[in-house]
Amino acid sequence: MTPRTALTIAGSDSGGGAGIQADLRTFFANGVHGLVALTAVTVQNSLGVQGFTEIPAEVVCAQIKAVASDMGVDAAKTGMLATAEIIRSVAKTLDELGLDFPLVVDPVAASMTGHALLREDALEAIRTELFPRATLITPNLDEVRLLTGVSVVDPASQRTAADALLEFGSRWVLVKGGHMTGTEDCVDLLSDGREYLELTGPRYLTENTHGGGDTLASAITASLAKGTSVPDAVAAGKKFIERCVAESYSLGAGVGPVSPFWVLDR
Ligand SMILES: Nc1ncnc2c1ncn2[C@@H]1O[C@H](COP(=O)(O)OP(=O)(O)OP(=O)(O)O)[C@@H](O)[C@H]1O
Ligand SMILES: Cc1ncc(COP(=O)(O)O)c(N)n1
Repeated sequence: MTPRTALTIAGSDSGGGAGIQADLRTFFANGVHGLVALTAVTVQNSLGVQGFTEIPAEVVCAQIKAVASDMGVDAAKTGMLATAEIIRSVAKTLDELGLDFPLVVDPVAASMTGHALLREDALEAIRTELFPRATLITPNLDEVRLLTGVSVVDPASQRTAADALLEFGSRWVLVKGGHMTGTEDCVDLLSDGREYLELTGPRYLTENTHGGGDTLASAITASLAKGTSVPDAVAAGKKFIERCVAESYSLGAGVGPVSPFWVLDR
């Protein structure tokens, strides 16, 4: 049977733990066919990002149009978008396609090792060009602070942040709590401004969480591609990433990746 399709518009991680590599292995693990529009080639390993080169915006958009016109897109996600020009072109292309599929926007600004993955001013372009077109946005706490000025330290400020982010025009927001300190659990907050759903899971004691944000967003995208509602897709994505963090492994001298290999034993 032909599986559903999910498109990732994102950068390559030479270390294989984040970016399109994380997206494709997550799509595979969740039973959807992965399509790719590559935005940038990063030079990175477990110790960090040494640099990146972006793909010309017209080539990014040509990839999107090529797969959408021939294979069809059931859901899409954006990750590292590199430049404001790529972001504006992707938004225009999505409009030209009619954007009749769910879109998850992960506003990736930097790697977890602190290296910028966006040129200057590009986060602002994600906010203005992509958030209003998004079904769901999935910022981490650093991105929340850059976008809204809100420092999330507890459930009340997580809710304040969700409300501020929804003002930018996405239908849903997931404020990820992986980097919240002083909490025993990992709590992500999902909201559409009416419902506030706390997704609580255990916090595993591991340093190896490279690719965690990408893996969560692409697991959600895979569920959306299958027609699942946003709350159910996010709940399934949270369960998926939890297990991937629990089974993460060391690779290299720095931060190892989260792992979807456990699905092979199911
Ligand atoms: N130690 C952990 N144990 C369990 N779940 C975790 C842990 N760290 C993060 N998570 C979960 O992983 C997902 C990603 O959250 P996080 O806030 O770390 O995003 P991120 O910063 O974009 O990810 P990364 O930069 O690690 O790729 C969330 O669902 C979060 O709750
Ligand atoms: C190509 C690419 N995309 C995204 C990330 C973010 O992942 P992380 O925050 O785990 O470093 C990354 N490091 N590289």
